[in-house]
Amino acid sequence: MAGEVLQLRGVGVKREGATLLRDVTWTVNEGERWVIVGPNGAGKTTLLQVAAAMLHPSSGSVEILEEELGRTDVFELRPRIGFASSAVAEKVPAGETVIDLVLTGSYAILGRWQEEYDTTDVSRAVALLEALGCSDLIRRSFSTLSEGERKRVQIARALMPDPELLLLDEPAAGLDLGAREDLVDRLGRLAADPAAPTIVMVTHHVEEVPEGFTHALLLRRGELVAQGKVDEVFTTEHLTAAFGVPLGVDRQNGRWYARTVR
Ligand SMILES: Nc1ncnc2c1ncn2[C@@H]1O[C@H](COP(=O)(O)OP(=O)(O)OP(=O)(O)O)[C@@H](O)[C@H]1O
Repeated sequence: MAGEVLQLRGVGVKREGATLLRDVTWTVNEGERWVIVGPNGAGKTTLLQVAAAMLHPSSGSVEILEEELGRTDVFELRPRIGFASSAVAEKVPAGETVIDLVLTGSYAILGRWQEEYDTTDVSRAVALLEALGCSDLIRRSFSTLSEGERKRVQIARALMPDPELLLLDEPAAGLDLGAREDLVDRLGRLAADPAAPTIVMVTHHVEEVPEGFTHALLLRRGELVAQGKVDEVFTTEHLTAAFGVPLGVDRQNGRWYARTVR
């Protein structure tokens, strides 16, 4: 597949009288690595849910992997998308083992029932867990894992169906500094892999943007502040507008840093 992986035109989302997104027009092309950044309540998760075919917009049009939302079977579309978010993690059935959680990612379902998995599936799940440094967790119950371990297992699960689009909602949230740096490093390696899917990641912090991410979209109060190449978007002007505080921004060795300036 070549070309556009996501195409949103004039997308708005309203819930219970509140406007969560307003007039978002956004294109993601194959192979790009995007980060969505903005303050609390900006609409980042809402936008990612639209991109994951989990939420239908109130207005505008959405094409995901060349399928138009509203005219396609989302149950066929969702396994083509890897989606890791705390909203998914919260729904993991009690007692679900790590290996089963990753295997069920093949079908974008939660809770193993009567699906058949062959040895190729199991080998792939084990290889993904190994690549994310989780090989010792395979037989553990997901609910007993630390936050950092959960985040890495969720990414392995999201990669399980060999998705064309990988969506990560705040993958580093709640991690200590060492675990964050480990995860950012792994995501940087994934971003550098030409065989990896197109990636869109949500974060509050420019410090969590891995090396190799190519594009950024800034949101504030449901509206676009800026979008485009990451070094054109992460400017003092744009970040200050997005977060509503005067921010200085710096880049060192491919990573970004922001702080308030007075
Ligand atoms: N069902 C709903 N009804 C009304 N408002 C909602 C509903 N769901 C979400 N919101 C509001 O929409 C806004 C955007 O929420 P969203 O979770 O997309 O933001 P976010 O940028 O991901 O925030 P955070 O960084 O805090 O996770 C928030 O102000 C939230 O309170």
